[in-house]
Amino acid sequence: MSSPSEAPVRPVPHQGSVLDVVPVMPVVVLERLEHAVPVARALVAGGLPAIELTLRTEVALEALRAIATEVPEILVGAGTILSPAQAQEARDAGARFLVSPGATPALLAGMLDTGLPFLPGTATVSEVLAVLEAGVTEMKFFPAEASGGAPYLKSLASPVPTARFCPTGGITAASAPAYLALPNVGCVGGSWLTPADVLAAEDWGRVETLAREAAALR
Ligand SMILES: O=C(O)C(=O)C[C@H](O)[C@H](O)COP(=O)(O)O
Repeated sequence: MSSPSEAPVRPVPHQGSVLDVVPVMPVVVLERLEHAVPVARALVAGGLPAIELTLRTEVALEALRAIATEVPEILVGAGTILSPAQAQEARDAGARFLVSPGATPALLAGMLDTGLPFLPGTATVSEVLAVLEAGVTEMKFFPAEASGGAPYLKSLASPVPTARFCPTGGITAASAPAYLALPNVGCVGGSWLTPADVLAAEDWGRVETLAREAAALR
């Protein structure tokens, strides 16, 4: 028998595009479960009602569940989805969208199966075309800075106008505006709003300030 904490959380369907909710998608790595709800509340207070919680730590799924249950006003998604099984687990924990650093055929099928909006990861033109062929027009561009940054995405806008991106990886408050000015960028992803030292110090006021500055970027 499953314990109450293992019961699936019913995700609230998200209407519209995940790319158009916030200019900066906070990418968050949580080491401590008790930080989940205060971080989510600080982001909302700063004007960023969305969070991509990476499934990179032991507490990630439980943290996702806590945010989905206790902070319904934030659009909570799961990042670092590497397998179809993780996509299902994230959905059951209450994720309302999924993000993956890559896009294999199995992963695309697994994310489609959840019925949730998702952003598969791409870094080359052929990967972008393969994702478009699967019927998915919104994707992550990862690792953004290392893969050519804003100039690379700008070069894609004319030949591949149907693809829209959330560039992520190495982006800062200083480099974000160049991406946000592009017609094929909906939002950028970044971990700079929730640095590890700020989380360790439980400085939720700092998270709120960083969120407020990011929310003003567009
Ligand atoms: O975990 C994932 O799914 C990833 O693909 C990696 C993250 O998106 C980046 O680590 C965030 O980028 P930074 O802002 O440079 O920290």
